[in-house]
Amino acid sequence: MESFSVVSPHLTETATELHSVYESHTQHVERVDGKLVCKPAIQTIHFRTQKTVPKLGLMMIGLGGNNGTTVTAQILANREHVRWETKDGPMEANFLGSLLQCSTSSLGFCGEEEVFVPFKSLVPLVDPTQIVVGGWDINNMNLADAMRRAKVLDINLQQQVAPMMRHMVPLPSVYIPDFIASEQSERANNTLPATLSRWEAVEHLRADIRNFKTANHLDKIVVLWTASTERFCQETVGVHDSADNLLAAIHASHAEISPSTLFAVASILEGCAFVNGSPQNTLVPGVVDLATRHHVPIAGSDFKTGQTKLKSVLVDFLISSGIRPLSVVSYNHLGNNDGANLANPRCFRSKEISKSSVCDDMIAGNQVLFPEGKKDGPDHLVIIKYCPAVGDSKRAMDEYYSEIAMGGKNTISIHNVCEDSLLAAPVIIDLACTIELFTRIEVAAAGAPGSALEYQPFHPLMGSFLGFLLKAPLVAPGVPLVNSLFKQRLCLENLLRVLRGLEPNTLMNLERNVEAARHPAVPTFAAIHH
Ligand SMILES: NC(=O)c1ccc[n+]([C@@H]2O[C@H](COP(=O)([O-])OP(=O)(O)OC[C@H]3O[C@@H](n4cnc5c(N)ncnc54)[C@H](O)[C@@H]3O)[C@@H](O)[C@H]2O)c1
Ligand SMILES: O=P([O-])([O-])O[C@@H]1[C@@H](O)[C@H](O)[C@@H](O)[C@H](O)[C@@H]1O
Repeated sequence: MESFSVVSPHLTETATELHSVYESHTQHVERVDGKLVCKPAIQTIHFRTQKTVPKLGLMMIGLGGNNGTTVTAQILANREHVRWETKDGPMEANFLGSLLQCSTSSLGFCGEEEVFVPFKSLVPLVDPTQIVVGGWDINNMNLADAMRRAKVLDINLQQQVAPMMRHMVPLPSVYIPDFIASEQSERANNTLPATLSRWEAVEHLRADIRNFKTANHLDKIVVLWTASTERFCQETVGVHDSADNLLAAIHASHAEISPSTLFAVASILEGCAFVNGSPQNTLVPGVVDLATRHHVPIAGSDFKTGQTKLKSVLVDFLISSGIRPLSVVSYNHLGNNDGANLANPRCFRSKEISKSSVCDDMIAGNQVLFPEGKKDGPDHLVIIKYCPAVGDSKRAMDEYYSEIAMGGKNTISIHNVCEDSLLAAPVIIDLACTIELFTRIEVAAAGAPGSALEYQPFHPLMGSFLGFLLKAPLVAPGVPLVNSLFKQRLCLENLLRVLRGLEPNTLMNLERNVEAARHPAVPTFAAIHH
């Protein structure tokens, strides 16, 4: 597909930076004498984006798991242009399922032709085939054998990438049995000494990060949790509520500081962006406070991959159409180690919370259907069962039962076979590449005429741009949380467009509709049915 340049007064491009200016037009809403009054709110915002793409390392916690091995194999197979025989004929490595790598954005019209460009071409992004992968696991199996254990990828593909993975052995990790299912202890042969204090563990992980960066001549590292789902930690004032209290609690080896929070703290202290791909409450307020202090972006929680991704479309379709969902029942069974871990009630509860929150914004946004908000909302059930027979090929069955016009009912039943790790791997790669971009962006709100611009990084919680990739995105204070999938996609797309000096996509195509109004023409038969 063609490359493009932007010639605009809104964009100044140097060899190393994109400087774009965006005039944000929204409205300010007030209640005056019980009435809503809207007034224009215009703010000029300046963006400064570093164009230089770093040599990026991705250190995954849970490297030896289904997701970790699949991401590693996908990156290597794409880098080496691996092709393999399948029963359906030859297959070649790809990044299908990646928003950045496999979707597009409309630039506008060249005459009558609407021009689309790859999403990834909007701004400079890391090439995922160049990502250097490493990380930790409580199990010491090399990645070639762990990939075989995962039973995710075709064996012919495995045979080609295994030689590139056999030398990769996860680093020993922090293992606190109380936070995950007890059965996981059977894997735990690659753990840091239990005699280490929690602070000594943090320092050990920090050294791991520094060593990985040095050994691979990296410019940056993203640390990403794709290890087993933990139970929620018991958040406590004086322990988890501020950076100083959290650091003090770690020094005191407080029992309610989880392994995932230790990894988040180690990453932030090493200046590395951190992503929580599981549903537990890793990113406690103390972690957010620390990330703010160190200007390090963090993201979470819980990759949005299959059943929940579809739910954030279907519930949006129903509610946006003025149809009232009465019940949303999401059942699935899966047979991988994640499923085994989620059989533990406390770990399942973490997942139930994240999977159950995905309709909240859509319900809150429609008081016509739900005058009392969530209280009026649909019955929402989440059921997950462990069934070894199906392995990573999760079977999701959903029923959407809704009220339609004049007392009618509508039932939508879905049977969705999700190859869980093949859906998660491209999402993980998108999260790594997107949060790396966020480390290169600074923003400034124009002040008084002639005053100097004060550029600063975004708030570390960029979840308002990551809802397409996460089930329960954590957002900066005061920023709305949006789960509706295509609102989230447009939100991220428009951010990247504005960074490049392009206009956000309003989807209205007003100019062309006005032109059509000014010069009404009878469309050709072909045009009607194009
Ligand atoms: N579609 C998806 O696969 C999907 C979607 C959303 C979230 N997730 C979450 O991603 C995580 C990984 O999923 P998976 O299918 O790869 O699971 P998995 O069980 O195959 O892999 C998890 C790995 O983490 C390791 N581990 C456990 N505790 C650890 C610790 N303290 N430090 C380092 N390693 C540790 C385990 O040994 C295992 O190898 C799970 O929490 C799951 O809920 C998965
Ligand atoms: O497909 P999705 O709902 O986004 O996410 C998946 C859940 O459906 C599944 O139950 C769970 O085991 C996986 O870890 C993942 O969370």
